[in-house]
Amino acid sequence: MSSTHTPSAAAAASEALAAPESWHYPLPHFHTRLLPVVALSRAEYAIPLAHALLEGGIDAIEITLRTPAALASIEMLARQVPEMVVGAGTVLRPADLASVRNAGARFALSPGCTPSLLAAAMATPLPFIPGVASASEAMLAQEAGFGLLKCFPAVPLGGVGLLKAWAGPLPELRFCPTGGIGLEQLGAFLVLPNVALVGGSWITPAAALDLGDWAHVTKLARQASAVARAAALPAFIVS
Ligand SMILES: O=C[C@H](O)COP(=O)(O)O
Ligand SMILES: CC(=O)C(=O)O
Repeated sequence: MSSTHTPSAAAAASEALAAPESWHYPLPHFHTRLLPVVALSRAEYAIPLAHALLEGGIDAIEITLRTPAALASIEMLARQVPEMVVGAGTVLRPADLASVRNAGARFALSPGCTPSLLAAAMATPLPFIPGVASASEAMLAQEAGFGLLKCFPAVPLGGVGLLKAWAGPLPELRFCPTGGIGLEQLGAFLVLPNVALVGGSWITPAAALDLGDWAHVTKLARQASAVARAAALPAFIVS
């Protein structure tokens, strides 16, 4: 299995993903600041998909709890492809946290946050990234003890401009913008100092998953990894 990680990109990822002491549980280490978001219709797709992403330089994945195959997919990845850091998305209810942790998820995300979900996540030894769509929600999540938040749906909410605006009054918070992002906007998000990682489904399009077109997934992953590596370079080299 080849890898396209470079020391500078890996160092930038470590720095961006390192948790300040105020954070909940730190994320497990992964090399790229990219999080493909996937709704898998069949658990047996999980393994070839993970290998396709790894081949393209991406070693983290969000399996959403939107399909009946989700928990089995997480379990298979955790057991059979340990080099892929598997996270669980669309965690909506407190009980989901225990289910995904038992299945082997190494972190969890939600499109939003409720008081009961935040309290349950705080009591669960699993890194959790609650979703927020406003400064008030971000403040509530921060008050509850979470420092890395999913900004969802990022582009409809205001995208890069919104995250720049939040950086002033909410300087301690870091975000994983997700929703509406594609390769074209990726670099603009990754260079923001309050963006730790970027999520999205553009790297794993449903059509490619349905066809089992893993070569296409690897190609999209390579393109995104290249942008992430460039975003890790000093600004004077990038511009
Ligand atoms: O449901 C949305 C997913 O979180 C990812 O959003 P996206 O498909 O716009 O990349
Ligand atoms: C919105 C998203 O990616 C999630 O369902 O967690």
